[in-house]
Amino acid sequence: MSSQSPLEIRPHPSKGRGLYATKSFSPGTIISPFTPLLLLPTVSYLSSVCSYCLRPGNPRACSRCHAASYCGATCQAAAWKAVHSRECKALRQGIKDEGRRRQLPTPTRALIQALLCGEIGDGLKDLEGHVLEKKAEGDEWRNIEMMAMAACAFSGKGTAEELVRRAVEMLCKIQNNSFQRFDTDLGVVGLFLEPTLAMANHSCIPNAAVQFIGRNALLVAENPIRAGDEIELAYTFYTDPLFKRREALAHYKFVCNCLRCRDNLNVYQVAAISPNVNLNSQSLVPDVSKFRKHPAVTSPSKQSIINRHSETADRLSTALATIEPPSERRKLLKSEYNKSKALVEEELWAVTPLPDILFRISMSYGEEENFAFALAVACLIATACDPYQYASPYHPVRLAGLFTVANLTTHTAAATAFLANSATPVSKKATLEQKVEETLREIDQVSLCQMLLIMIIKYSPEKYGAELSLVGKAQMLLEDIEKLAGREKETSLIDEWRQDPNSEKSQAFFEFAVVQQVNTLANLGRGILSRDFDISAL
Ligand SMILES: C[S@@+](CC[C@H](N)C(=O)[O-])C[C@H]1O[C@@H](n2cnc3c(N)ncnc32)[C@H](O)[C@@H]1O
Repeated sequence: MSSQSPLEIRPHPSKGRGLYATKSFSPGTIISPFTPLLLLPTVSYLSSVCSYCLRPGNPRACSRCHAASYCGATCQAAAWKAVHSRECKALRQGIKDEGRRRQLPTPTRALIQALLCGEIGDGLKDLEGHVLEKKAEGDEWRNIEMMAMAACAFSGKGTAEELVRRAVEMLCKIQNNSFQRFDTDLGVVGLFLEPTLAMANHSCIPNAAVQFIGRNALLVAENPIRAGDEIELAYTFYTDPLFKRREALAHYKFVCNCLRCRDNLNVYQVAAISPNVNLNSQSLVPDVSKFRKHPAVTSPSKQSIINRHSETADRLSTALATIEPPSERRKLLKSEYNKSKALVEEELWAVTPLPDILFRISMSYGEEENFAFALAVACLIATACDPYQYASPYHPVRLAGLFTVANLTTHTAAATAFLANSATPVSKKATLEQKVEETLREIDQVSLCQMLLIMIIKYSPEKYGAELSLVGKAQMLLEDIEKLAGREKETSLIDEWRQDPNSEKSQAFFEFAVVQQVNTLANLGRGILSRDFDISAL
């Protein structure tokens, strides 16, 4: 790397090499962008994301191999030049059966590229693959050998012993150094590998994170980073309990020895010690003492509930997203919600898998076009799950949560305006539906939406902001709102808050227009869950 580089690779006393900052970075800033050495869609997204830029859409398949699809001529031409001219030929020659060709596992396809493109093979040379450790493991090793043999055959280079040995080595390196290429709407859509970024070691309390924009990755500071600090990323799902993280890290052949693992800290305890907590003064949890003094930080009984639950909880099956019809999905969600009842009763909303269950409940209300209930549950997630799972207000999951709330208010605001004339006062015996309706009537939903969108843009990485799909969507909605007539008073208050968010007046306005309203809706969300999902209450 050049002397101007913000990063340098140095030996680490116990982790091989590590990636170190050469200057300081504040949270939310981009440390460096990275262009991939390897970037491929996973098998299930082969026909729904572009094989070159990995953006979702309706890409057209390569007419020769049908095993790669592109969003347009530019990506197709770039991919052809970079790798596909060689890969395409190999795939066509390697196997005649079109169906099987599409099913090649992603690592095998990545290996084919590495075998055929000298520059990719060279880029992998210095990476750690833990070949010997993997060789000692029966099943995993047999799998690796089979994939390596297949890749050698597909590449048309034959299966001579020496070539297969090299292929096995490359495959181990690909597995040990790739990132899951994440898309905010779709989840994990591909594999990304870049040799410098691959030098970053793991911590369960990372100080940086990777975000993807099209082909590229951005390394973004999560915590304040000083010159000389090691850059650490989470290789696992950050919110997973200890046993799940250990299971995932075993593939990388090390046992994590970070503070979170050593003391088995729960998410609330991690959030409480995060150097990011103070950044929350302009978030949905502006009272930062709520992080430091959350009962789960000090209460042994709450900690033991979390521990007991974490030992048995499994991540919610992804099948849930595809289960039809909606009534079946609702049944399954109900059962999952009740499995986490101990957490609900103690208000431990941020403990896995509760946030995921709530997210799917909110989505299912949205699919039923019950936007008011979807919004109330989304507000609960944005106030009681996301901030404690991710203490940084810059975290992409938090920003996505704000966007969900903002987006749902565009539906509920329209419905509220439509119903405004027919509104009748709500009696003490009002149903939850009536209470939510009444609450929404009292909220300036347009200003709430506008302020949430401004927060999303403010907390997103600046230079590449517009390229991030979330920011692009937020900007479009914001432009629509700014065109609305008759909002001079609100606009002037919001502008004042935007320019000087720390003034007393702005803080009071933010507290009233955003924090209080979102919390009121979140409380209704609690009631909705209890009425519609708690089996004992039915
Ligand atoms: C993606 S590489 C990171 C760069 C690596 N340290 C190197 O020198 O090539 C992943 C490997 O780094 C090591 N590693 C990463 N994080 C670690 C940690 N927290 N503790 C011990 N080893 C770690 C493990 O050997 C792991 O397989």
